[in-house]
This record gives sequence, C-alpha cells and structure tokens, in this order.
Amino acid sequence: MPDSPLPTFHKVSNRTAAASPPPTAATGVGILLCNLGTPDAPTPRAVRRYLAQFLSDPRVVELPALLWKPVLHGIILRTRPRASARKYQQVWTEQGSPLLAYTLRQASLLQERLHAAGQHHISVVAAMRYGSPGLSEQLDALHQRGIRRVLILPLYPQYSSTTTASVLDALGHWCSQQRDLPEVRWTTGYAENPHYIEALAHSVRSHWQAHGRPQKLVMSYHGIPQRNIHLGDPYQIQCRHTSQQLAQKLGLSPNAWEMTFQSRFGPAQWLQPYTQPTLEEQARNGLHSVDVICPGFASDCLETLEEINMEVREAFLANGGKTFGYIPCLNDQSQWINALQRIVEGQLGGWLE
Ligand SMILES: C=CC1=C(C)c2cc3[nH]c(cc4nc(cc5[nH]c(cc1n2)c(C)c5CCC(=O)O)C(CCC(=O)O)=C4C)c(C)c3C=C
Ligand SMILES: [Fe+2]
Ligand SMILES: [Fe+2]
Repeated sequence: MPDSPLPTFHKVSNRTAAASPPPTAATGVGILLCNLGTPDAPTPRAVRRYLAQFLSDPRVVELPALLWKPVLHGIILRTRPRASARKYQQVWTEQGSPLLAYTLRQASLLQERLHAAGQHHISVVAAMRYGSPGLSEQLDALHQRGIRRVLILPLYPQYSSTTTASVLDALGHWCSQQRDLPEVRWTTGYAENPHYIEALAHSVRSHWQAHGRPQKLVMSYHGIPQRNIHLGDPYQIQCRHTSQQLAQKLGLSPNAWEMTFQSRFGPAQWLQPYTQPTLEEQARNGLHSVDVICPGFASDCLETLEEINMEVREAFLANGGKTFGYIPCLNDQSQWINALQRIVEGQLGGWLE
C-alpha cells in the first residue's frame, strides 16, 4: 500500500483563486500558474476528450500529421481512454483531479502570500494547457477585469519544448486573437532556483525524519523522446542540474542517488535509464530500500500517484525490494509557496507596489 494517503485539500472557493479586492485597471498584475492539464472526470469519455487535445499538439508528438492522425484517432483514442480512466479512478479525490486541485491551491496560497506582503494589486490564477480552466479562458478573465500586466509561469521546473514551449505557443495564439494586448512576461523554468532546490531538500529531509533513510534516493522525471534532445531540447541537462544540486544539498554520495525517467509513451527511444526497469533490476541485485521523488512535477498527479507510488512500488517489491518510500511532490507545502513567491518576485521588477 502507498505510505502516504490520497491527498485532501482545503476548500478553494472558486477557480480564480482567493477572493480579493479588485485591482485597479492601471496597476493590476495577473499571475497565471499553468500546468499540463487533466481530464474533467475519471471516465473514458472525459479522458478521451483530454487526450485528443493533448496528443494533437504538435509540440507533444512531433510526427507528420498525415502519419500521426490516423494512429491517434484509429488506435490510441479507441483504446487508451478506458485504460487511463481506470488509473485516474485510483487517484481521483473529492476535489477532482489531484493535478488541478493542487494547482488551484498553489494559486490561492501564492495570492495570500503576496497580499500578506502588501502586493494587493496582484491576482494569481491557475490555468491548464489542456482541459479546463484553459489558458485562453483565464487570460480572457484577467483581460475583462482590466488587468493589463500578466506574468505567465509554466509550472514545469525543467524547460522542454513539449511542455513549456507549448504553453508559450498557447499564449502566442491567444495574443494573435487580441486587438488590445496587455504587457506580458513569462518564465521558462526554475531548474536551479535555490528556493526550489531547498523546498525539495526540505521535503526529503522531512520524509527521512518520519520514515528513516533508505539505501538510495531515486529522482524520477517524466521522459521525453531521445530525438528531442538531439534536436536541441535542454530538458535532460536541466534535469541533471536539478538532481546534482539536490544531491549536493542533501550531502549524498554518488552511489546514494540516481536520476531516472518515467512515463514512456510509444515505441521510440525515450530518455534513459527508465525508472521501472532500473528499480526492478536493482531490486534483483540486492537493493532493498529506496525512496523515489519526482522533482519535475510541481504537483502530484496520475504519473506520480499511480505510476510511481502504485505500479513502480509493486514492481520493486515483486523483484525482491523490501521498502519503497514515495516522497510527495511539493504540492501545497509552505516551503514551495515561499519558493514560488521568490520566483515571481524575481520577475516582477517595476510591477511591484
Ligand atoms: C505523448 C508524449 C508525451 C510527452 C512528450 C510528454 C511529456 C511530458 N509530460 C509531462 C507531465 C505530465 N504528463 C502527464 C500525463 C501524460 N503524459 C502523456 C504523454 C506525454 N507526455 C500522456 C498520454 C499522459 C496522460 C496519461 C496517460 O494516458 O498515460 C501528467 C499527468 C496529468 C494528470 O492528469 O494527472 C503530467 C503532469 C512532462 C513534465 C513532460 C515533459 C517534460
Ligand atoms: Fe506527460
Ligand atoms: Fe504514465
């Protein structure tokens, strides 16, 4: 069984984060925290709708449309939604998808922090690249409230064209539909931000205090196709930098930690080593205790709660491993909200009160 319960959330009043006095049109700043997106319900129908949007993005699957569309619509969208919906059902919460619930909560908590710091003119909202609430919808909402300055913060710590660039494509598309454009800034990642690294280190130390220290800490990141790296995506090197800095912060010797990649999709070569086969092999070779952390995910989601904390756990134990610890994502931890505050303040020069 997983060693951490399914997440519970405090109630978030609405999808535009905590209620606050309306900022004045002249000085209002909007911060848009954007994550990948998730289905509206854990049903095959909702998952199909979500996957159709997600997997039609040419940033995500870089195959010629003439080749990809028949595979997507003829095979993948006929089979995967049912299988994925079953997995979503295992992680779904009273507040819905963990990814959306945590992202809403991050927006709400960040807004509270900024208001407590006297920045009452800032409104923080959450958006999803795929699904709802969509990026355009949230940009429209800020626009309608008269907010003329917007900071887009994709919540992916490590830049990848498959994720970060896709958010910026969506921003570009929204801009192309506007006549009266706001001032817009964006961030492209925070893989080496010291506050982010410290929040991760704090999370690992707390887990060790509660559960003891394992033989190895595995840092598992979402994979991408190896080909993207050859074409210039800096994702892999950024994952390495995050991992090295976290290991250094924790004082880990080289054989006490490892970086792996999960969530492979399709038959092509993705970044390696792959998380599950690596842990299976190491369990067979005598590794008996491991902790897994997923530093590339700002919020727990299907890929962490089901793939890592259920599938990979089971595979490790079935191959002879004895203790499997899952260290939750940063989610709504106060060290992480603190890091987010520092990240956005670093971007808001001239926009702060
Ligand atoms: C098809 C190729 C995929 C690429 C490239 C990819 C990159 C990528 N994804 C994330 C973060 C998340 N992915 C999530 C789910 C998910 N990812 C893919 C495929 C690719 N991801 C699929 C098909 C799915 C859906 C689930 C499934 O059917 O298996 C999620 C979780 C969403 C949720 O609702 O909980 C996240 C988060 C990153 C960071 C990344 C590249 C670096
Ligand atoms: Fe993914
Ligand atoms: Fe997965």
